[in-house]
Amino acid sequence: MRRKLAAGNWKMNGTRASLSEMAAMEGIAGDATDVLICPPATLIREAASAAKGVSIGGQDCHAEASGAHTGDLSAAMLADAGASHVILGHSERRADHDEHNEHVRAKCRAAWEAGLVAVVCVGETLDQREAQNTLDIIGGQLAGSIPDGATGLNLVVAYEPVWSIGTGKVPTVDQIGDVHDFMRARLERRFGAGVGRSVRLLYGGSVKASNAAEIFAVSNVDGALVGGASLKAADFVPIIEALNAAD
Ligand SMILES: O=C(CO)COP(=O)(O)O
Repeated sequence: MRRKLAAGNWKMNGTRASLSEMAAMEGIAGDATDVLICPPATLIREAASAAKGVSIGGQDCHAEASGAHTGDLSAAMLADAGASHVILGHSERRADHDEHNEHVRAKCRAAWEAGLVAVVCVGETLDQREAQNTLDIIGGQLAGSIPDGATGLNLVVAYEPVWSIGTGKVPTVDQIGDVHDFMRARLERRFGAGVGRSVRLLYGGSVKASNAAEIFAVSNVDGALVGGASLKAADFVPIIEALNAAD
Protein backbone atom coordinates (compact mmCIF):
# COMPACT_ATOMS: atom_id res chain seq x y z
CA MET A 1 0.00 0.00 0.00
CA ARG A 2 1.49 3.33 -1.05
CA ARG A 3 1.57 6.12 1.50
CA LYS A 4 -0.12 9.31 0.37
CA LEU A 5 1.85 12.51 -0.10
CA ALA A 6 0.74 16.14 0.10
CA ALA A 7 3.63 18.19 -1.25
CA GLY A 8 3.88 21.97 -1.33
CA ASN A 9 6.13 23.75 -3.81
CA TRP A 10 6.59 27.29 -2.57
CA LYS A 11 8.52 28.27 -5.73
CA MET A 12 10.13 31.74 -5.35
CA ASN A 13 7.89 32.71 -2.45
CA GLY A 14 8.51 32.97 1.24
CA THR A 15 10.76 34.59 3.79
CA ARG A 16 11.49 33.52 7.35
CA ALA A 17 8.14 34.96 8.39
CA SER A 18 6.46 32.30 6.22
CA LEU A 19 7.71 29.55 8.51
CA SER A 20 4.79 30.27 10.82
CA GLU A 21 2.55 29.02 7.99
CA MET A 22 4.56 25.80 7.90
CA ALA A 23 4.18 25.41 11.65
CA ALA A 24 0.41 25.58 11.21
CA MET A 25 0.57 22.73 8.66
CA GLU A 26 2.12 20.33 11.18
CA GLY A 27 0.22 17.57 12.91
CA ILE A 28 -2.51 17.46 10.25
CA ALA A 29 -1.32 14.39 8.33
CA GLY A 30 -3.11 11.13 9.01
CA ASP A 31 -1.37 7.81 9.66
CA ALA A 32 -1.05 7.02 5.95
CA THR A 33 -0.24 10.54 4.73
CA ASP A 34 3.10 12.32 4.46
CA VAL A 35 3.52 16.08 4.12
CA LEU A 36 6.44 17.66 2.25
CA ILE A 37 7.18 21.37 1.97
CA CYS A 38 9.70 22.62 -0.59
CA PRO A 39 10.48 26.21 0.40
CA PRO A 40 13.04 28.40 -1.34
CA ALA A 41 16.59 27.23 -0.63
CA THR A 42 17.18 30.14 1.75
CA LEU A 43 14.64 28.64 4.16
CA ILE A 44 15.56 24.95 4.00
CA ARG A 45 17.87 24.91 6.98
CA GLU A 46 15.58 26.81 9.30
CA ALA A 47 12.50 24.95 8.06
CA ALA A 48 14.18 21.58 8.53
CA SER A 49 15.25 22.33 12.08
CA ALA A 50 11.81 23.68 13.01
CA ALA A 51 9.66 21.10 11.18
CA LYS A 52 7.82 18.46 13.17
CA GLY A 53 6.38 15.62 11.14
CA VAL A 54 6.80 17.54 7.89
CA SER A 55 9.57 16.71 5.40
CA ILE A 56 11.52 19.50 3.75
CA GLY A 57 12.71 19.49 0.14
CA GLY A 58 14.60 21.60 -2.36
CA GLN A 59 13.20 22.77 -5.68
CA ASP A 60 16.20 21.91 -7.86
CA CYS A 61 19.80 20.75 -7.59
CA HIS A 62 22.89 20.71 -9.77
CA ALA A 63 23.94 17.45 -11.39
CA GLU A 64 27.45 17.65 -9.95
CA ALA A 65 28.43 17.24 -6.33
CA SER A 66 30.57 20.41 -6.14
CA GLY A 67 32.57 22.76 -8.32
CA ALA A 68 32.65 26.06 -10.18
CA HIS A 69 28.93 26.60 -10.74
CA THR A 70 28.11 30.04 -9.40
CA GLY A 71 24.66 30.30 -7.91
CA ASP A 72 23.92 26.58 -8.03
CA LEU A 73 23.36 24.15 -5.17
CA SER A 74 24.35 20.50 -5.09
CA ALA A 75 22.11 17.72 -3.84
CA ALA A 76 24.61 17.08 -1.03
CA MET A 77 24.25 20.71 0.08
CA LEU A 78 20.47 20.36 0.20
CA ALA A 79 20.82 17.18 2.24
CA ASP A 80 23.33 18.91 4.53
CA ALA A 81 20.83 21.73 5.10
CA GLY A 82 18.22 19.19 6.17
CA ALA A 83 16.31 18.43 2.97
CA SER A 84 15.11 14.88 2.37
CA HIS A 85 13.55 15.47 -1.07
CA VAL A 86 14.18 17.57 -4.17
CA ILE A 87 11.80 18.56 -6.96
CA LEU A 88 13.42 18.00 -10.36
CA GLY A 89 12.37 18.88 -13.90
CA HIS A 90 9.56 21.23 -12.92
CA SER A 91 8.13 22.81 -16.07
CA GLU A 92 9.22 26.23 -14.82
CA ARG A 93 12.82 24.95 -14.68
CA ARG A 94 12.42 23.29 -18.08
CA ALA A 95 11.10 26.59 -19.54
CA ASP A 96 13.14 29.20 -17.64
CA HIS A 97 16.45 27.33 -17.53
CA ASP A 98 16.21 25.28 -20.71
CA GLU A 99 16.31 22.02 -18.77
CA HIS A 100 15.77 18.92 -20.83
CA ASN A 101 15.19 15.31 -19.91
CA GLU A 102 18.90 14.48 -19.90
CA HIS A 103 19.60 17.27 -17.40
CA VAL A 104 16.79 16.07 -15.16
CA ARG A 105 18.12 12.53 -15.38
CA ALA A 106 21.62 13.62 -14.32
CA LYS A 107 20.18 15.68 -11.45
CA CYS A 108 18.10 12.71 -10.36
CA ARG A 109 21.21 10.55 -10.20
CA ALA A 110 22.92 13.25 -8.13
CA ALA A 111 19.93 13.46 -5.81
CA TRP A 112 20.00 9.71 -5.22
CA GLU A 113 23.74 9.78 -4.57
CA ALA A 114 23.10 12.39 -1.87
CA GLY A 115 20.33 10.25 -0.38
CA LEU A 116 17.47 12.53 -1.46
CA VAL A 117 14.09 11.42 -2.77
CA ALA A 118 13.62 12.84 -6.28
CA VAL A 119 10.22 14.31 -7.12
CA VAL A 120 10.42 14.22 -10.92
CA CYS A 121 7.90 16.40 -12.76
CA VAL A 122 6.42 15.66 -16.17
CA GLY A 123 3.63 17.33 -18.09
CA GLU A 124 2.42 18.41 -21.49
CA THR A 125 1.80 21.92 -22.83
CA LEU A 126 -1.62 22.93 -24.12
CA ASP A 127 -0.40 22.65 -27.73
CA GLN A 128 0.81 19.14 -27.09
CA ARG A 129 -2.51 18.14 -25.50
CA GLU A 130 -4.51 19.67 -28.34
CA ALA A 131 -2.35 17.80 -30.84
CA GLN A 132 -3.22 14.61 -28.88
CA ASN A 133 0.40 14.03 -28.02
CA THR A 134 -0.03 13.97 -24.26
CA LEU A 135 0.86 10.34 -23.61
CA ASP A 136 3.80 10.42 -26.05
CA ILE A 137 5.19 13.45 -24.28
CA ILE A 138 4.70 11.96 -20.83
CA GLY A 139 6.19 8.64 -21.92
CA GLY A 140 9.24 10.41 -23.35
CA GLN A 141 9.71 12.51 -20.24
CA LEU A 142 9.45 9.48 -17.96
CA ALA A 143 11.91 7.48 -20.04
CA GLY A 144 14.32 10.39 -20.44
CA SER A 145 14.19 12.02 -17.02
CA ILE A 146 14.34 8.99 -14.71
CA PRO A 147 17.61 7.06 -14.52
CA ASP A 148 17.86 3.33 -13.93
CA GLY A 149 17.73 2.44 -10.26
CA ALA A 150 14.37 3.91 -9.29
CA THR A 151 12.59 2.48 -6.28
CA GLY A 152 9.43 3.33 -4.41
CA LEU A 153 11.60 4.98 -1.78
CA ASN A 154 13.84 7.19 -3.93
CA LEU A 155 11.34 8.37 -6.56
CA VAL A 156 8.05 10.25 -6.66
CA VAL A 157 6.60 11.32 -10.02
CA ALA A 158 4.42 14.41 -10.35
CA TYR A 159 2.15 14.85 -13.36
CA GLU A 160 1.80 18.59 -13.86
CA PRO A 161 0.12 19.67 -17.10
CA VAL A 162 1.87 22.94 -17.95
CA TRP A 163 -1.42 24.57 -18.94
CA SER A 164 -2.91 23.84 -15.54
CA ILE A 165 -0.15 25.38 -13.40
CA GLY A 166 -1.28 28.61 -11.78
CA THR A 167 -4.15 29.00 -14.23
CA GLY A 168 -7.13 27.60 -12.32
CA LYS A 169 -7.67 25.20 -15.27
CA VAL A 170 -7.73 21.58 -14.18
CA PRO A 171 -7.93 18.52 -16.43
CA THR A 172 -11.03 16.37 -16.09
CA VAL A 173 -10.78 13.47 -13.69
CA ASP A 174 -10.78 11.17 -16.73
CA GLN A 175 -7.84 13.03 -18.23
CA ILE A 176 -5.93 12.83 -14.95
CA GLY A 177 -6.78 9.14 -14.60
CA ASP A 178 -5.64 8.35 -18.15
CA VAL A 179 -2.24 9.92 -17.56
CA HIS A 180 -1.76 8.40 -14.11
CA ASP A 181 -2.75 4.90 -15.30
CA PHE A 182 -0.35 5.32 -18.22
CA MET A 183 2.48 6.44 -15.95
CA ARG A 184 1.87 3.50 -13.61
CA ALA A 185 1.98 1.07 -16.56
CA ARG A 186 5.18 2.63 -17.91
CA LEU A 187 6.90 2.45 -14.52
CA GLU A 188 5.83 -1.17 -14.05
CA ARG A 189 7.07 -2.07 -17.53
CA ARG A 190 10.46 -0.46 -17.00
CA PHE A 191 11.19 -1.16 -13.35
CA GLY A 192 9.09 -4.26 -12.73
CA ALA A 193 5.69 -4.55 -11.09
CA GLY A 194 6.98 -4.31 -7.51
CA VAL A 195 8.84 -1.04 -8.01
CA GLY A 196 6.36 0.32 -10.54
CA ARG A 197 3.51 -0.14 -8.11
CA SER A 198 5.36 1.40 -5.19
CA VAL A 199 6.34 4.75 -6.77
CA ARG A 200 3.98 7.49 -5.65
CA LEU A 201 2.29 9.50 -8.40
CA LEU A 202 1.18 13.04 -7.61
CA TYR A 203 -1.08 15.32 -9.59
CA GLY A 204 -0.12 19.01 -9.71
CA GLY A 205 -1.77 22.03 -11.30
CA SER A 206 -4.32 24.35 -9.67
CA VAL A 207 -5.08 21.95 -6.82
CA LYS A 208 -7.17 23.66 -4.14
CA ALA A 209 -9.39 22.65 -1.27
CA SER A 210 -12.45 22.78 -3.54
CA ASN A 211 -11.16 20.26 -6.12
CA ALA A 212 -8.79 18.14 -3.99
CA ALA A 213 -11.25 15.40 -2.98
CA GLU A 214 -12.33 14.61 -6.54
CA ILE A 215 -8.71 14.55 -7.74
CA PHE A 216 -7.66 12.27 -4.88
CA ALA A 217 -10.43 9.83 -5.81
CA VAL A 218 -8.83 9.21 -9.23
CA SER A 219 -7.05 5.88 -9.67
CA ASN A 220 -3.28 6.00 -9.28
CA VAL A 221 -3.34 9.51 -7.78
CA ASP A 222 -1.37 9.19 -4.54
CA GLY A 223 -1.40 12.86 -3.61
CA ALA A 224 -0.68 16.29 -4.96
CA LEU A 225 2.14 18.71 -5.70
CA VAL A 226 0.59 22.04 -4.82
CA GLY A 227 1.93 25.49 -5.70
CA GLY A 228 -0.09 28.57 -4.77
CA ALA A 229 -2.41 26.80 -2.34
CA SER A 230 0.54 25.47 -0.31
CA LEU A 231 1.76 28.90 0.80
CA LYS A 232 -0.89 29.48 3.46
CA ALA A 233 -1.93 26.94 6.06
CA ALA A 234 -5.56 28.02 5.61
CA ASP A 235 -5.39 26.76 2.00
CA PHE A 236 -3.08 23.77 2.40
CA VAL A 237 -4.50 22.19 5.56
CA PRO A 238 -7.88 21.36 3.92
CA ILE A 239 -5.96 19.73 1.04
CA ILE A 240 -4.03 17.56 3.51
CA GLU A 241 -7.32 16.70 5.20
CA ALA A 242 -8.90 15.74 1.87
CA LEU A 243 -5.95 13.43 1.23
CA ASN A 244 -6.31 11.88 4.69
CA ALA A 245 -9.94 11.19 3.88
CA ALA A 246 -9.26 9.65 0.42
CA ASP A 247 -9.42 5.84 0.12
O1 LIG B 1 3.54 23.96 -10.26
C1 LIG B 1 2.84 23.52 -9.37
C2 LIG B 1 3.41 22.74 -8.28
O2 LIG B 1 4.72 22.36 -8.56
C3 LIG B 1 1.39 23.79 -9.32
O3 LIG B 1 1.21 25.15 -9.08
P1 LIG B 1 -0.27 25.69 -8.74
O4 LIG B 1 -0.80 24.77 -7.67
O5 LIG B 1 -0.02 27.09 -8.25
O6 LIG B 1 -1.05 25.60 -10.00
